[in-house]
Amino acid sequence: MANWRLDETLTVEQALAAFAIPEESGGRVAALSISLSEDVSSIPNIEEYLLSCGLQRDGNDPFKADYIVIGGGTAGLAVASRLAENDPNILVVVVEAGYQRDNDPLIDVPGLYGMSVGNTQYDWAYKTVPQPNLDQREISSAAGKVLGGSSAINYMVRMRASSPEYDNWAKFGAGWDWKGLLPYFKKQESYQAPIWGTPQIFPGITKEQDNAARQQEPKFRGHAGPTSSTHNEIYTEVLEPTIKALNNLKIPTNRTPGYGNSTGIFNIATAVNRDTGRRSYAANTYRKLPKARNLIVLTGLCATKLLLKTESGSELVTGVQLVYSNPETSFPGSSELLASKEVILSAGAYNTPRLLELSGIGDPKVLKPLGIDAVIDLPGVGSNLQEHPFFISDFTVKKGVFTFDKLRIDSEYQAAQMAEYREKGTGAYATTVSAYGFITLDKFLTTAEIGDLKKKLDKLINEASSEFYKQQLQIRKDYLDHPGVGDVEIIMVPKAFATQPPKDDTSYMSLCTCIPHAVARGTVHITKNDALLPPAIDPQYLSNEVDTYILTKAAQFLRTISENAELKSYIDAPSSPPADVKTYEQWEAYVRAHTSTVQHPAGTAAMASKELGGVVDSKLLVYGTKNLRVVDMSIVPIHIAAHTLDTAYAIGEKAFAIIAGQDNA
Ligand SMILES: Cc1cc2nc3c(=O)[nH]c(=O)nc-3n(C[C@H](O)[C@H](O)[C@H](O)COP(=O)(O)OP(=O)(O)OC[C@H]3O[C@@H](n4cnc5c(N)ncnc54)[C@H](O)[C@@H]3O)c2cc1C
Repeated sequence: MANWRLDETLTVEQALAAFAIPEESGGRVAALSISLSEDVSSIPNIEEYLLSCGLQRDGNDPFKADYIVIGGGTAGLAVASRLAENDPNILVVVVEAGYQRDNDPLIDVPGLYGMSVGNTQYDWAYKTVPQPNLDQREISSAAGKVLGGSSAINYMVRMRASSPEYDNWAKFGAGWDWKGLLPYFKKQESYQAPIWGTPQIFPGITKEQDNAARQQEPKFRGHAGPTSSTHNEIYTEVLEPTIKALNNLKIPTNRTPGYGNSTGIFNIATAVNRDTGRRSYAANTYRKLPKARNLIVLTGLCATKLLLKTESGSELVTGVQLVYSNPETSFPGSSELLASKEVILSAGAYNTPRLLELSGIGDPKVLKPLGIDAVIDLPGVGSNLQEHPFFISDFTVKKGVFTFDKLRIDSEYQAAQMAEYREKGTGAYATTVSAYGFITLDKFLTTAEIGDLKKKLDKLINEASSEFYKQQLQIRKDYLDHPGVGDVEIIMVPKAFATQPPKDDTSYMSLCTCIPHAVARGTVHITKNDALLPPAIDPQYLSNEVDTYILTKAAQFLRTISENAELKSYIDAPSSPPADVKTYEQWEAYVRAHTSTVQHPAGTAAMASKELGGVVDSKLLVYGTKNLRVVDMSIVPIHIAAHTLDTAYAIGEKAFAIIAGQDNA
């Protein structure tokens, strides 16, 4: 699959040179600023490194903090910064395996999105185990390994799911419904609405609808949060006809996807600060919040084990074991960091279960064969993995139609866009993808087909291997009758995306689809008692008839969209899949050969009762522990029809409120 990149003409070296960003001057008072250079050659060992980062200790005593947050990613920096901001008298220490990369074009320049993905200086760059139902392919599974986590490498679109989807979370954890999360969606963002009279307002929206949206805005959107939520400023020539084609196909434009109903097609918000033109992510927003010097961020350090002590029948997590995470310049040995209050595990949906298992928290059937004693018997750890399978189709467009392939085809345009970005922070390089939508199955399946899917779901419900899965399947089935919950995602990417290599002098557009409520449940488990080995990730993509049928028919529907009268005159021909892929069987084979992921893993340390197989309770405390919380996408009990950045921030914000006793839900 192609990278998610606006411009694929640049090598990493060229991009770094073309967009070298000067140091920001001024700005907000920084938290205790650590020198986070990767050059540690003059530092002899890990303990000296910790001292150089600002940690203190008495003599040879262990280093201590009040709160340790493992993972300086999306949710981790949100919860850590809020804790430090709230109480200047406590010390919060974040341990992040990646490095801080301020002013790095591969992160900061929106138009270079995707360029850091797969690069191990930014990304854990995992792969799944071979997927039997995807022609035995190993699917690239990205996860940010850099300060800011996945918010530093993602594609910068921001959204929330529909309210019933969060309301269903509350069936597994009290207070985690739409009402209980909305304050935290608002608290994280500084939102700027699309401007009437510009292409930011997509076709299909009336002035009255726009006015109504503005009046309702204070109820649903935040305007004083740390992270920017804005809209693109330039749009290509295929945008308008695509939206009109979707409207023709009874998919309305939605002006207010953040207000509790995210169905329809919409101009998605972006995590771009329009004043600077740069990516707005956890490391250049949340990390800078605390005014007191009580937040220490350690980078390049990998947490390898939680330190546990049994105390009156449950486990007290006393701290964490750390190693320097760069194998090439590795310091010898490890060090311990102790926590007087809590350890917060925020290492993401792949690495959180990994660290729990390495620490003896998990399923004895997984741990025992690896020689690890299950200190806490929690079979839910690393199970319930849910992902968003993703399929892309490409079309060549007629000569002269403007898409972002112009950056590849027209070197003068490319140079002008680079110059504009360097000078003003605007233009194509300040742009990400705009047109996203979630649709119900009745837009492309008959009532009989949906009825058949319901029967298949009933069968799965009857055969479900656990009560937790059975309840999730029932929710999934109920979504089929809910007009306000999307079953399938549609994305329009205005450039070549699946066709590799794209033809010279040819412009493309891509239509993509994803199934957000896949029935498949996978696993992520360690395979050895070795903290530096990647886990085995097995999402079980398309392992059942329901997911396969929906994704295949959704993929076929992409071609129907391209053939709609509104769009047809812009399109030259299907490119991937080619026009001779026609029958259901051909489509299914093509889908199996090309499906990948949108990179939204969730659910691997799920919030649910212990009896159901949950790992954390509604306060995010790990069962069997007094003071270990999980705060990241792992806690999601059942997946949502949304890109997950805003939800991860909301999890971080709500976790802080819970810990500080400020959560009123
Ligand atoms: C390539 C990509 C594109 C995406 N695009 C979008 C998008 O456009 N819009 C959207 O809404 N969502 C998108 N997502 C999803 C979204 O970004 C994530 O769901 C979300 O950021 C996850 O947040 P998190 O806090 O759970 O984990 P993360 O942000 O990944 O944070 C986990 C952190 O823990 C660190 N860590 C892990 N293990 C250890 C350890 N042992 N010791 C120390 N540190 C450790 C990691 O290095 C990382 O920094 C994308 C994700 C990816 C990977």
